[in-house]
Parts: sequence; structure tokens; C-alpha cells
Amino acid sequence: MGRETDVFACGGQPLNTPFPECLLSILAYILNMRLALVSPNGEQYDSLLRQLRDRMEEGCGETIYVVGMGSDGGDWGLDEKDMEASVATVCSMCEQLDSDLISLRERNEAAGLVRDYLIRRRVGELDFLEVRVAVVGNVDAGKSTLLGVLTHGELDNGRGFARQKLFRHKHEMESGRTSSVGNDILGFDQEGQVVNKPDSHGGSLDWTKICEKSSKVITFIDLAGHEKYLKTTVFGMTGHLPDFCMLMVGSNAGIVGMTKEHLGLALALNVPVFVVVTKIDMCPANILQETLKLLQRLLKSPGCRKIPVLVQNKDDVIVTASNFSSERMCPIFQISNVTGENMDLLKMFLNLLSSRTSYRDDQPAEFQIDDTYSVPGVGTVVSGTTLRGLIRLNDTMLLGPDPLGSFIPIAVKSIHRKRMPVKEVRGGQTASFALKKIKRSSIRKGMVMVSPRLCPQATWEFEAEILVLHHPTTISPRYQAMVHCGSIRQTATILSMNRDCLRTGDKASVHFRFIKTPEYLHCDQRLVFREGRTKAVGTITKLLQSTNNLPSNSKPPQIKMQSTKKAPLRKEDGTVAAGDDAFGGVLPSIIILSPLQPKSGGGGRRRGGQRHKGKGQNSSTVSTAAPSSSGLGGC
Ligand SMILES: Nc1nc2c(ncn2[C@@H]2O[C@H](COP(=O)(O)OP(=O)(O)OP(=O)(O)O)[C@@H](O)[C@H]2O)c(=O)[nH]1
Repeated sequence: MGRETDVFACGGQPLNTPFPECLLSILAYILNMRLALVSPNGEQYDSLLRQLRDRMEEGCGETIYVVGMGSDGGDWGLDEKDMEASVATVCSMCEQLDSDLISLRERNEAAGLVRDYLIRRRVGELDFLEVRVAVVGNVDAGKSTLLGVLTHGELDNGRGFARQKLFRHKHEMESGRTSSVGNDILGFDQEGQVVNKPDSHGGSLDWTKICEKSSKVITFIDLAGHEKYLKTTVFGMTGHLPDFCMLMVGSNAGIVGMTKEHLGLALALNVPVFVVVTKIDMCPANILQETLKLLQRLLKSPGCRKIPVLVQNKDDVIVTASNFSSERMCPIFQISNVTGENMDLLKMFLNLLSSRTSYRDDQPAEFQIDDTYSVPGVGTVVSGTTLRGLIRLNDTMLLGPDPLGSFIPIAVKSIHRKRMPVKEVRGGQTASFALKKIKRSSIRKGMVMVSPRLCPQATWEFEAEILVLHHPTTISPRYQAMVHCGSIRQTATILSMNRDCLRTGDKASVHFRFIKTPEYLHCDQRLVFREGRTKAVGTITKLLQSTNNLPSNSKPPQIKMQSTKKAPLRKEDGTVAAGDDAFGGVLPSIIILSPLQPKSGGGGRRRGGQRHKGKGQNSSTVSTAAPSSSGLGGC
């Protein structure tokens, strides 16, 4: 999903012709392109516009555009007059694409001026671009503190002042440790200024106001640093689908504890990582240098193969942000939460990051559920991430799989994004839907809501190529461990593999079977397989056991309203929710989603009818559920 530095022109010619010819074509190219942007003819203009549109699509609504640079990355520069003319062309293209042109910097190169612009799609009041950043790092690296400083705009005192605003549980307040997956948002307006303004009483944030004023919202997924919460951290990294990972390192403590573990997890899941070194205000210079040296060595090591870049100024921010998601570049920021040093560079970088999730509306919609809530007056609410496609109000989706592998039709009556009611939600965006007349207990993390066009199937067994990162002894068939895949978190058994046993560092093709329920899977999905100190990562290569439950017009298995009148907003694990989109702020007075009711004549609420249907499904599930060595369908 590259946003390589743009050229001042469009198109491109192969530049691998023999030298003199190549030189000539380069010169012709530059001349053409120079003319193209300075005073394009109709054809050139259309071509430029097409190129820009493609780049915007690739960057999910934004791109960095460099005016005055050659297509081969050389700085060519323009004189004042040509620069003005070129910028006028770019402005006109931005108008065509309903986008804003935001100046980032101007450089005076040997041959003239070069300017960098951010081009960002204009958004309505109820819309904003969204980027998710997972925040990981060892205990006390300053994760919660940095998020407190960024989102509340007040510096820390070095004794836990800023993080107090983020803790969600009493025990977190007391111990100073994050234990759950938290969500915090940071909004940027069109000019790249932070819009977060805590209110005067209590300093809490009004998410709706932030979203209304923002053209881009960064959602931080604040993950626990302590080893005992690793399961939650792995879930945050897989289930919350981060676009990027912010690895925090305390400059005085260095690379300790879970730092390598978290970095390994991000790399295994192919999530681009940037590093924030904190506490530079209290760290002696030699210790800071030592930490940076070790960090760079770790990032360059064969296991990581990254190119570390110490970010010192705005130029470094623009270069690293432009090349971040597509390249191996790993920016390193050095900041202080107490003095605020280099905080502006980090904010600028965050504002320039673009989502990595597909933005195309024409794909069939898929939404993965990562949490469920009971909201008084509303009922069951599910929150999660739209993986692809577009979900609109009143669309009919299929919710599942249930333990029998079935999917039930659900009509979308209303949607919330960041606690704000909206009319649609698209690929890459988190959202929540309230479900009418469905028990919260019948929905679990890992379920999906998908377009009926997909004819979804649930899978009991699958094959994956895995790499064992660590295991104290050997792994052999019948070994069981937790599989994390998207928001799925379920124990699976190894039925067979193409080696006798697996040790640390081994790769193998492994046949898994879930132990409790079938799940909705895709080939090429990344997974983490772990139990205690055992860790393996891999990619799903084949779906073997799919239950054959095509959407039916059957009733939902249980349509009894849960009494939530006086219940507080509770999560699956019983804790009080501080959810991302979970209607946690202003409770809507309308019910948002409801399963489609069966046509009359089917016995309405008669449980017998449901049981009968269930039995039928059950028998089909049982017949397909028996482990078999033959694959029922690849991908
Ligand atoms: N002097 C100084 N202190 C800091 C800085 N950042 C954080 N701290 C302090 O470091 C301590 C730990 O910070 P936290 O934000 O709780 O660390 P954490 O990484 O979130 O820890 P867990 O939630 O347990 O994973 C707090 O007392 C902060 O006040 C900094 O830049 N400078």
C-alpha cells in the first residue's frame, strides 16, 4: 500500500533501455511531464487525474504528492512561475476529486523548488478517515501515559498523572497497570491540528465532538505490557486489526521483558511497526545512546530485516510517513511525556499515516465481531471492524456462525462509529451495531456479519503453514493450543502434520481442528498459535471441514429479549465496558439491528420448531464434523 513520493507528473515510461536511448527518453519524459503539470493538454490532464485517483484509493482517501520531483526520485525542482502553474494544476485536480491540498513543506533544491503536499479526501460532518494503531511495549514503557498526553493534551508529571485519565478498572488505578484492551481516539482537523479538547469537569473526552471536527481519527488500541495479560495483548493485535503498531520502549530500561515478544508478534502479523522511545527527560545520554544502538541492532537483525530511521525533524517525518507502509522502514521517535519534547513530530507522523485496509465499496461486506455488550434500553450490541465492503442502514447481513455453523439473517437498522450514529460504514472502519431480540450470550467474539452474497460457510478444520517461534520440547499430533485469528480465539487440536514433531524454529504444514465451534475463516489469514510459553505463527492455506449451512429463512435460534433494563454496560468477561463504539457514550433510543423475523406460518416463537430446525442442522454438522483426512474444499 505504497505512497512513494509522487512525481510532478503522470504516467511513466520503462527506463531500462540502453544508456543513450534511456537518457534521451528520460529527458523527453521530464520535458513532457514538466509541460504536463505546468500546462497540461486534455489528455495529459486526464492521465494525471487518473493517476492521482488511483493513489488516493490506494491510500484510503489520501496521498502525499511531491511537486517538482522527477519520477526516478531525483530532485529536479521548478522555478517560481512553473511551480505556481503546477500547483494550480494540482489544485484543480483536487477539486475534481473533492479533496483538499495541504502544504507540508517546501525545499529549495539545486535546480529549483520542490514542494510536498498532503492530498486528503474531504469528509462530511459525520465522516472521517480512520487509522488504528496498536500500542505495545513492556510494563512502564509509558504507553498509557503517552496516550493520556496525546489525547488529553496535558503533559505528565512523571508519577502517573496522565495515565489516570485512561484507566478503566479500579485495579488498574491502584496498580498503575493496563489489563484490558482500551481504545482512545485522537482527532486531526484538515490542517493537521489535534481537535481533542477535554471538558472542564473531569477532563473526559466527547468522542462525538472529536469525530465531527476531525478529518482523520487515530484509534489507539492500548494493550497491556505485563506478561500475565499477554493473551489480551495477542487478541488486541489480531482481533482489533491494527493498521500499524507503535512499540514503546523506556529509554532508561531499554529492550526488556515483553519488548521483543511484542515486536515479534507485530512482525508475524505483518503489521508495520514504528518505535517510540520515552522518558528521554530522565535518561542519561549514554544510556539513551545504548538503548538506541541495541534497538537499531535488533531491528536490523535477520529476524526483523527493518531499516531503522531516527526521526529528528519534519523532513524525516515526511520521508518516513511516505514510505512507511510499503517499505521496510522503521521510524524511531525519541520523546518525553513530561517535557513534551518531539511530541509535535510524533503527532505530525500520526496525521500522515493512512489506513491499510481495502477501501473499495464494491466488495461484499464482512464485519468481524470483537466484543459484545448489553446496553440498557438498547439490548445486545456488537462492536468490531468492517474488513471490506460497505454496510448501509437497512442492509441485510448474515450473522454467524453459531455452534452449529449456521448464519442467521439480520437487518441493519442503525450504526454507530465512535459512539456517533452514522448511515454507513466501510472497509477499515470500526463500528457497532445493536441487535434486537437476540441474546448476548448467543453471540461471541469471532463471529462475523457478512453479505449474503458470500454464502458464508463455517469451518471446523483447516490447514496452515506454521513456524514455531518457541516451544520448550516438541509439538506432535493431538497437541492443543489457542488459535488467534482475526477476532477468533479458540483452542484447536493438531490432527496431523507433515513432520513427526516440531521444535523451535521448525516450519510445517499442520492440520488443525477447533474443539468447540466451527469458525468463519479465509485462506491467507494470519494466525497465532500459543499456549503458555509455546508460540507459533502461520497462514491458513486450506479450509478442510466446512459445515454446509447456507442461509436459510429459518428463525434465529433464540429470540427472547434479554432484560437489560437496569444492567450497566457489561462486556463478555463481566467487566464494565469502556468500548470503542459500543453505544457507551450517548445511548440511542432506537434499536439498531434486528434479526429478520420468519414469515408467518412457521410457528412464530414455538421452541419446538426451532429445535426441529436445530436438529436438522445438528445432524448435518455432526456428519461433516467427523475428522476426515480428505479435504472437502481448498481455496
Ligand atoms: N519522566 C518521565 N516519566 C514518564 C514518561 N512516560 C511515562 N512516565 C512515567 O512512567 C510510569 C509508567 O508509565 P505507564 O504509562 O503507566 O506505563 P505503561 O507502559 O502504560 O505500563 P502498563 O500499563 O503496565 O503496561 C508512570 O509513572 C509515568 O508517569 C516520560 O516520558 N518521562
